[in-house]
Amino acid sequence: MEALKLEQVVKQYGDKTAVNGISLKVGPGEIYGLLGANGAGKTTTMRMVLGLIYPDGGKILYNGKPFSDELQHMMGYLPEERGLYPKVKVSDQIIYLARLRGMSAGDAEKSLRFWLERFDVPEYYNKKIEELSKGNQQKMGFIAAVVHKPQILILDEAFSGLDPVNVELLKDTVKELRDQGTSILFSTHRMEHVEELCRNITILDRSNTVVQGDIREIKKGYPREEVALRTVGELSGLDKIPGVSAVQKQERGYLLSISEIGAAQRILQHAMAAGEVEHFEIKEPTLNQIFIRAVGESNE
Ligand SMILES: Nc1ncnc2c1ncn2[C@@H]1O[C@H](COP(=O)(O)OP(=O)(O)OP(=O)(O)O)[C@@H](O)[C@H]1O
Repeated sequence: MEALKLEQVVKQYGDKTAVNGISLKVGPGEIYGLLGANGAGKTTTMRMVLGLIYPDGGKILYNGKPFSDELQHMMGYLPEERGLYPKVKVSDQIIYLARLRGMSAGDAEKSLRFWLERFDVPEYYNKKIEELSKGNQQKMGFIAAVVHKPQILILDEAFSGLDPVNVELLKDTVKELRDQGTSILFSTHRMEHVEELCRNITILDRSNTVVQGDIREIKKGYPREEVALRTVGELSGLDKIPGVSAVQKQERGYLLSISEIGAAQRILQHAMAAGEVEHFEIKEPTLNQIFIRAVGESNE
């Protein structure tokens, strides 16, 4: 059974429909990508899942059951805007939050110390949030979201403000939580993170679902429009090949835009006739390209 299931969920603010009938399922141990342009309805959807606001239509089920207050104990949330109080000590507020979600004081302290060690910052226990850098505040926000071992974790732009080393650390942590069975609803504008972490995604645009499903399947539904090519030595005449609409010279090799798939064969033949081919690849569309195309198309 799905850990989390949304069926035709709607949210209205007066005349404005913020979320227009979203349906999705997140399995146990799955990271699900919720994507969309600014104002598309992601945060509103997350807040409904958390029970912070109520849907005006549709259903949200948690392990097959409707929302109840006890469910808050099994959910964790890292909001996009920092949610911790700047003037309060890390330990005071994270232990307080963990206790609100049903942990004993002893377990909460143990769990917090575990996470501070895991992130290599045990000394933050006694620091106020405002004393930490933006990236380290984000890490404390992450700990606040996971300290009580939630089964459903909601991460809104979890990696914002982090340097590349810390992005890797948090990514690894998210994967570990997934492997331990946590269901994760993950929102970001960074498509490369989605490609790495998520199997299934929903792309929202202006409150509507415009793309949904398994990323690999979604990619199959889009035409392949680029060829990467590298040869020993320079090549000429690539732009004259029928079906080639643009040629970009890159640091190493060429990136060609094609208007039909048959052009790929002609490119390969042309390159082989001219010399040794080191690399030839008909490229899949990236999620970034799919996002821009889907959101762009629905705006036309
Ligand atoms: N409390 C509210 N009252 C009125 N309108 C709201 C409220 N909260 C959100 N909205 C509107 O609902 C729509 C969806 O907003 P939401 O914050 O869910 O978008 P988002 O996808 O999270 O955007 P972003 O990527 O910019 O964070 C927007 O048009 C927003 O202005």
